[in-house]
Amino acid sequence: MSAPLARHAAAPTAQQIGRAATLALYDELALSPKPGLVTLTDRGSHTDMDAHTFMRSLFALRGYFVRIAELGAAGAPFEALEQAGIAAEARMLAATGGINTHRGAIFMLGLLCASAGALAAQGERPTPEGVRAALHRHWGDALARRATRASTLPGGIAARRLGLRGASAEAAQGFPTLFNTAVPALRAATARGLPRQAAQLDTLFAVIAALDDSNLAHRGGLAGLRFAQAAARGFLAAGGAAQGRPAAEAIGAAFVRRNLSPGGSADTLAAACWLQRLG
Ligand SMILES: CC(C)(COP(=O)(O)OP(=O)(O)OC[C@H]1O[C@@H](n2cnc3c(N)ncnc32)[C@H](O[C@H]2O[C@H](COP(=O)(O)OP(=O)(O)OP(=O)(O)O)[C@@H](O)[C@H]2O)[C@@H]1O)[C@@H](O)C(=O)NCCC(=O)NCCS
Ligand SMILES: Nc1ncnc2[nH]cnc12
Repeated sequence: MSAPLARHAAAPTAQQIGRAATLALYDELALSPKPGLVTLTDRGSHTDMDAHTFMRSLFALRGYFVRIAELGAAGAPFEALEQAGIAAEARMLAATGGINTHRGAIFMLGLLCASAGALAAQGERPTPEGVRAALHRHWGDALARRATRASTLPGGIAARRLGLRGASAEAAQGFPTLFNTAVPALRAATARGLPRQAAQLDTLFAVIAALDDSNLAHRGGLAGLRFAQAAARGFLAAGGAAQGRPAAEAIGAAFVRRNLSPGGSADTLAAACWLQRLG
């Protein structure tokens, strides 16, 4: 599952856009070590899920990412994307026995696949700049309206209470942490010649340092979020992935002691991997 897609000279099909999303979510799952998060061999801060749970979820979601790229290509209104996302969430929960593995990814990567589908329908390739502009052009107003609704999820509630930018607010602002932090970090690490997983790890830490991750806020309060962000900044300042596994593993152990899991950051890394695969 780890080979990058061949570079497409022409705009990708909905099938290729959706398949890249599934592969990017697998990239994120396979990255190891990864603080507090589930990997192929480690449950991080989670007692209710492991790699098998994530693989079942991924399998259940394959068709969704293709479908939402098709909806984007057809110029569907936001309500149609939302219905597809809600149905995908139900399939994820049925596949995992009620465990939330990919709710954030269904939302974020779903919107990004729809944007790439809209671009592809115009014969355009999904560059980060193009995807960002398409998202804003087609669904920006609806996302801004949607972000004013009160969340019923623990992360969204914590984000609102603490005045943070949770998933809905991040989307309404056009995913600034993805486009301003994750994409440049992954590009720079790749250009420096870092091996693929080392580049992804530095990108994940750059995202943790910058994102108001509502999972961290829900599990650890504001103190937990700030602890994770400071640890990520310290990891990068000390040389990042080039320090070797033990430095990342030590931060992982500190996250597990505090029950911290940066699920929103993991989704943002997956979105950057998806853009890289389609690039
Ligand atoms: C729009 C919704 C996604 C809800 O929005 P809301 O603003 O209420 O959401 P949040 O709670 O802030 O975040 C929802 C998930 O998004 C990820 N996330 C967190 N922070 C951010 C952020 N700042 N920016 C972007 N994304 C973020 C995160 O998902 C990941 O973590 C989950 C696993 O973590 P875990 O710790 O296990 O979480 P819990 O379930 O809370 O359990 P415990 O901690 O108690 O064990 C996993 O989902 C990852 O993906 C947040 O969880 C939305 O729900 C919605 O309306 N969906 C339907 C519509 C839709 O999908 N449409 C798509 C096309 S429009
Ligand atoms: N690998 C992972 N572990 C735990 N929560 C996540 N949310 C998204 N990816 C995750």
